[in-house]
Amino acid sequence: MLCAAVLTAAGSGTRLGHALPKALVPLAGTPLLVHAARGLAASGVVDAVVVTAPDGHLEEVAALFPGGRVPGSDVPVRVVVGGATRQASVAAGLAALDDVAPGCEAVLVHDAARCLAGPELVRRVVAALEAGHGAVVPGVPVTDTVKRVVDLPGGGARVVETPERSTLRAVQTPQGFSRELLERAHRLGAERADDETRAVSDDAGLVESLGEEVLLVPGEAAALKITTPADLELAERLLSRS
Ligand SMILES: Nc1ccn([C@@H]2O[C@H](COP(=O)(O)OP(=O)(O)OP(=O)(O)O)[C@@H](O)[C@H]2O)c(=O)n1
Ligand SMILES: C[C@](O)(CO)[C@H](O)COP(=O)(O)O
Repeated sequence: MLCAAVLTAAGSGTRLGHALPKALVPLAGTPLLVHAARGLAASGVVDAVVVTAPDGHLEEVAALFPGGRVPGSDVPVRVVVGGATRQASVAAGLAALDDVAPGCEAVLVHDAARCLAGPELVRRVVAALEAGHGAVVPGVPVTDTVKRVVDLPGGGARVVETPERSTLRAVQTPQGFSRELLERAHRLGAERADDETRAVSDDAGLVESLGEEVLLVPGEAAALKITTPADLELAERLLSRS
């Protein structure tokens, strides 16, 4: 089964507050995006990668992949400009799949922000696709008690519900899909893609809205998302221990 990955890297990283777009921020001297691409390539089950670059940074991002390959591998890379939301960026990546992996049947969607996701996690997701599942997300149990709330007009919020914690999972990337299903989900959800208030925060959400089944497989602590400076410090520590 030919499998390509869309690696989202077009975000600005507002919450990280760095001068560079988040995917270009160095972790132990190497941009987050390159760590993430290496993790995909090291799995041995990803045949090609499409990277979504921040607008205005196309050439800078392409230069991170000399010869159009993930460094240290033969995996080809195509770089495209991302969109205004993550959903729009993934759609832009999907539109370029045939440039680098014509006829691929399976697609992973991965965040450069989850730069330390390991090869075993990638293989676990792809194995579930090979076993016939159309949509696969990795997830980890939630340790906090989570409340559903509604905002109050004067500020603050009112608790509406406490979902049973054992039924909750915090989901990660890479998420895996049959290409046909993911492209259909993005086509049908396209009118939300450019509106940050309506765009979905993950691709499985679009597939769920079609009423299709999404399989959950175990995630891993290393696949944390770099969102704030504290996450970056944690990732530095994790990397120095590995
Ligand atoms: N328009 C966008 C927004 C996000 N992303 C990517 O989606 C992933 C998850 O997004 P997030 O962690 O929220 O990144 P940012 O949007 O950059 O962060 P912030 O919300 O703090 O600005 C990241 O790899 C990011 O580069 C993208 O490709 N295109
Ligand atoms: C796709 C994702 O990483 C799964 O947890 C997450 O939803 C991305 O969300 P963000 O708001 O774009 O960081």
